[in-house]
Amino acid sequence: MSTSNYSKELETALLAVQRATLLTKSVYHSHAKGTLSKSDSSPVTIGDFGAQALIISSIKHIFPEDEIVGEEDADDLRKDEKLREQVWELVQAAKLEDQDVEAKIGGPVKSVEDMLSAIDGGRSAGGRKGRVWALDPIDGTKGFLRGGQYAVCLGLLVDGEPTVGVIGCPNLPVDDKEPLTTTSGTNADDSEGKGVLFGAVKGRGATSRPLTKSGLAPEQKISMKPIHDITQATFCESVEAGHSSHSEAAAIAQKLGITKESVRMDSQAKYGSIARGAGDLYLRLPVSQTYEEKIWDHAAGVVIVQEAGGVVTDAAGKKLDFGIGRTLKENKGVIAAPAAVHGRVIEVVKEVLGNKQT
Ligand SMILES: Nc1ncnc2c1ncn2[C@@H]1O[C@H](COP(=O)(O)OS(=O)(=O)O)[C@@H](OP(=O)(O)O)[C@H]1O
Ligand SMILES: [Mg+2]
Ligand SMILES: [Mg+2]
Ligand SMILES: [Mg+2]
Repeated sequence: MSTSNYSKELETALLAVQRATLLTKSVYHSHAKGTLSKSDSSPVTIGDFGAQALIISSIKHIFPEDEIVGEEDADDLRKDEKLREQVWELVQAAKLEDQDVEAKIGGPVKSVEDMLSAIDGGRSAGGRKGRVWALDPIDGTKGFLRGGQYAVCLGLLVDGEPTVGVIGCPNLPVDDKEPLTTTSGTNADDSEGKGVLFGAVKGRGATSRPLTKSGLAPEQKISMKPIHDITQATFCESVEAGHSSHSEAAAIAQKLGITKESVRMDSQAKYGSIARGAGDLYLRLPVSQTYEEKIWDHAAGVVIVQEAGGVVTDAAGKKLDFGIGRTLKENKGVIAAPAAVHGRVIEVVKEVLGNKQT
């Protein structure tokens, strides 16, 4: 077991994610997002490919021995020259303003071939042993396309345990205390006062800071809001009813006595939002018996919520197992809540899901 405090890993991840958000923001504001449909019919854009290239290239530069599980691969870009050129332009343009800071994460990607091999560097099968990064270059691609919330997410698993987590949310407010409202997921332009970078290391707490175009802004500690009365809680869920059951979440909320309408938002912005106390609970209720949650959709968020005083389990109350491979195949659903109320929420989830969970 390493005695590292993971400060180098955290700094690298924060800067690499910050740089990638410069790229995703430029795509967010352009009309041509170069959208393709993947084999599971979910969308991917030039922003997803570009952000994956930048982040993996940084990790490979600083930690060449580490494994990386990234959502995307370069197959489509190798086949399509026009798309490849579009991504290459974006990757070249996305630079942190201060050259010394840029150099800390390996400087620019040097060639088209380096870009493609960086993207393909995310093909690791994952597993229980050693250091594995889990990367979602754009989480909430559908939100990204519709002008909602999205996030650039990077987690480090050490022997299967989520240990470092970083999430960049260009469209969330900088102010940790700005409470979520039902429009937080849709009212999402990245204007002045928006853009936050969350970070956490296991055992060392969680922080937020404004996203910048260069070096890291000063951080502040974040923590979940203590819940004195669960009926007053705000819960978040997916926008897509195909990703999380809205009707079961509503039934759970009702049984808990929650009266506020849910906040629907795409991506791990949900984890960041509850970790900073802008919301309270994240409910993700499985809609399909066969879908396996991906490790890159949760690794970073789990560290950030746990370090902010929360507990994250699946819908049956079981710990999420990140050590099996690219998916959480032993888990169904995700429930994140402050430690003091997580047990109560799981009781109610079990009542509502009943024998569906066995
Ligand atoms: N069937 C099904 N069930 C559960 N989850 C699924 C499913 N299909 C896809 N996905 C993953 O959901 C990721 C985004 O989900 P979110 O809940 O964060 O956002 S939202 O559903 O778009 O509102 C999304 O991440 P990205 O692909 O990075 O956007 C997917 O990995
Ligand atoms: Mg995702
Ligand atoms: Mg993604
Ligand atoms: Mg995707």
